[in-house]
Amino acid sequence: MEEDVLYHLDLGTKTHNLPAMFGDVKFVCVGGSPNRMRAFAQFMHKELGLAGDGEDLADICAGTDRYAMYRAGPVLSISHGMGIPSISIMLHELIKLLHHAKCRDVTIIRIGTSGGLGIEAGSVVITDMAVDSSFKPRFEQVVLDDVVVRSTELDRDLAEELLTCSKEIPDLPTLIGHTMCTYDFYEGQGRLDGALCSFSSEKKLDYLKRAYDAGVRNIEMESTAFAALCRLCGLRAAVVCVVLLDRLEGDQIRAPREVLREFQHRPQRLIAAFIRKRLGLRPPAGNTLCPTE
Ligand SMILES: O=P(O)(O)O[C@H]1O[C@H](CO)[C@@H](O)[C@H]1O
Ligand SMILES: O=c1cc[nH]c(=O)[nH]1
Repeated sequence: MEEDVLYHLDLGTKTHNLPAMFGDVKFVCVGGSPNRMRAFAQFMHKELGLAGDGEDLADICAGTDRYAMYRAGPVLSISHGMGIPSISIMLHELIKLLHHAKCRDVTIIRIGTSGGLGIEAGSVVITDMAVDSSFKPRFEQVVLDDVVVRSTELDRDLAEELLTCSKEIPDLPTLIGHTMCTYDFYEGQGRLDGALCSFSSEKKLDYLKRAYDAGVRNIEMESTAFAALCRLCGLRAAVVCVVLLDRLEGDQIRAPREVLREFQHRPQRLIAAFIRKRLGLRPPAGNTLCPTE
């Protein structure tokens, strides 16, 4: 293409010098909420010891309110909204952006929230395999009038590296497991607290227990599309999500907001430690506090 307009990011090859803006990016972190991804960029700014307090980081996609994007040194932090269609659009444009910017050796990590299966709220799950609602490691993408099936395997070495990193961080219960990705938060995740209750409590528990037996430890809404797209485009990718509740015990997320905020910060602490380690940096003195959003 003579020109590539990255419409939803409000960036383009003719309007922006993408190699100058992004050519040295080495880590891309993505997550659903714009506020979380701004807070993560501010946190990374401090963790990397960059100049200034990082409080006034500019949204690189400010011209659009579809997604928000922030930079802290070699780390790009981008929101993707909720669900597969939203993350797919962002990833297509992000991957083209990395290509146009001539980025090399990029690691991409989704830092999210999820519902747990048989594990305590606050646990962090590093995904070894993203599976669909039938517990299969596949993502079905409709292309023209075909259903194309794509693999959702993630980088095992990267998952192990992250697990090793987690062991050096206090109060960060972390495990590796399968992550189930659904098209909905309510019926799609076997919840009975949505507007529709189309199955019994027994059927719900039977389904969730079968998921557990298949190796699923948490449930969210983007991992299969994320894994499939990153794999096909040759990006080393990981999914790291905190668990907000144990779905074998209930459907409603009842933890107080401050507790949820601290939970949300856990994947960020792990990824900050991982990035610092990769860059050969020491942790900054006394700075593992949860930033306010
Ligand atoms: O916490 P984030 O990354 O937004 O993701 C999870 O939270 C949303 C549902 O509350 C879904 O998008 C799910 O995947
Ligand atoms: O139960 C949950 C919690 C967060 N995100 C999800 O998709 N499901």
